[in-house]
Amino acid sequence: MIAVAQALSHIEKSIMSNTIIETSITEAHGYVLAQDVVSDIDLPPFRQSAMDGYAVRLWGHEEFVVKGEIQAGSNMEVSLRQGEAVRIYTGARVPEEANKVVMKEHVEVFNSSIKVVKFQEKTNIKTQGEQIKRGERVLSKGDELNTAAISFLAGLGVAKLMVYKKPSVAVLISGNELLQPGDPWQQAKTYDSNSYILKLLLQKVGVDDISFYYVEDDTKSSVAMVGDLLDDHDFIVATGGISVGDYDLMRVAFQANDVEEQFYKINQKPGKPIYFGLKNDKVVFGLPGNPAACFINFQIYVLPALRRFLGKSISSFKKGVTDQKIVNNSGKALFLRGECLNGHLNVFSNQSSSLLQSLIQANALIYVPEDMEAVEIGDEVQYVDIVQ
Ligand SMILES: Nc1nc2c(c(=O)[nH]1)N[C@H]1C(S)=C(S)[C@@H](COP(=O)(O)OP(=O)(O)OC[C@H]3O[C@@H](n4cnc5c(N)ncnc54)[C@H](O)[C@@H]3O)O[C@H]1N2
Ligand code: MOO
Repeated sequence: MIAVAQALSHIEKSIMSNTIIETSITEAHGYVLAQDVVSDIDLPPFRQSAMDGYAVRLWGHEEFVVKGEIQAGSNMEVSLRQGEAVRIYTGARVPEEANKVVMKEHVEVFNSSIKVVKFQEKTNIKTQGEQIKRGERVLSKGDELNTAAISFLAGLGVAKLMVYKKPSVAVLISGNELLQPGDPWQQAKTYDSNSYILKLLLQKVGVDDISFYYVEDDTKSSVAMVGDLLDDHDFIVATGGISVGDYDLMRVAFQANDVEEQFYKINQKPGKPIYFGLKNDKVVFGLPGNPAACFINFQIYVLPALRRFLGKSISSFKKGVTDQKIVNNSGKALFLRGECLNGHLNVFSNQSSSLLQSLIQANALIYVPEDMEAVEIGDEVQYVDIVQ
């Protein structure tokens, strides 16, 4: 049995994002860049009108003869002499000689001329390369491709990107006792909640290749199933069957498939039974079947592992002040469900490891190290934000 801090640092050291793939910008959302991106163009690529109105060359004139119009996207060359204007639209290329776009609201329109009726200071012309210049770095290796990043890159005409591969994840649910929601209730059976925990949290961290497998508590089928999953997936995240009962067969199945055990059991409550193993570059987690323990261990251990694989940074524990006295005479580290509001932590009363309900309102897991026997009201404690 190892300590929480050891387990976390072991995971961090043994997983990295080492597979780089090329992806099209249409598929790139949620990936992390494995390259710096440099702009091939100026943005805007030309002097651009910021308003609908009239491009003019102002030399103390108030009245202008209007020479046609320039729409957005039009490459029409218009040369403006003194006293001339051209009707122009937002986003259109401004003629070279023009030094101002007068908003249409600021002019009076006659048949073929206009009169400026309100003086405006602003030019309403975006200069070439105002946002970014050709050759400048737009984004760096390690940056996450969120919606704004993707749309900015699209605006620069970028079509392909080198990114860190996302893992293909197999979720393995074990237990003869399990029923699926919608199945008629049967005596002594248990509805499967953990596949929902795992599916939704995996999606939340940006994994989209998720497959679900169900296995009975039987050695032969568990060994064969794990063998198949190791062939086809980067991660196996199993739940249930990881404790010490005669029908807890996940560890046996991992061993039989030559997965190298990195640790088994962490000195913590809840979620002590947890397995972490590696087979070459394949990552294997065995999480406890008790739903809250499964949920909490996923947050504390599996999420950082996935973030490492994806090339994302791992968020460290935060610090807050507890509003309750906490007593810990278990000799184990505790992860307590609670709520963090403005840096103040309110620890919930029910902490049972089979109870998911107390996680519904929770946004923080308060960490009490194994050697901390008491935390007084107002003491500083560490916590982890819960991903919901
Ligand atoms: N002799 C000991 N027994 C147990 C120990 C121990 O140290 N010594 N540890 C306990 C702790 S702590 C936990 S946590 C559980 C973990 O058990 P397993 O991971 O082997 O899980 P199961 O036995 O398969 O199931 C436990 C519990 O959770 C329910 N379950 C399982 N899968 C699901 C699912 N997909 N959705 C909802 N609920 C699920 C299952 O029906 C059981 O009630 O071991 C203790 N035992
Ligand atoms: O690891 Mo268990 O979660 O305490 O029931």
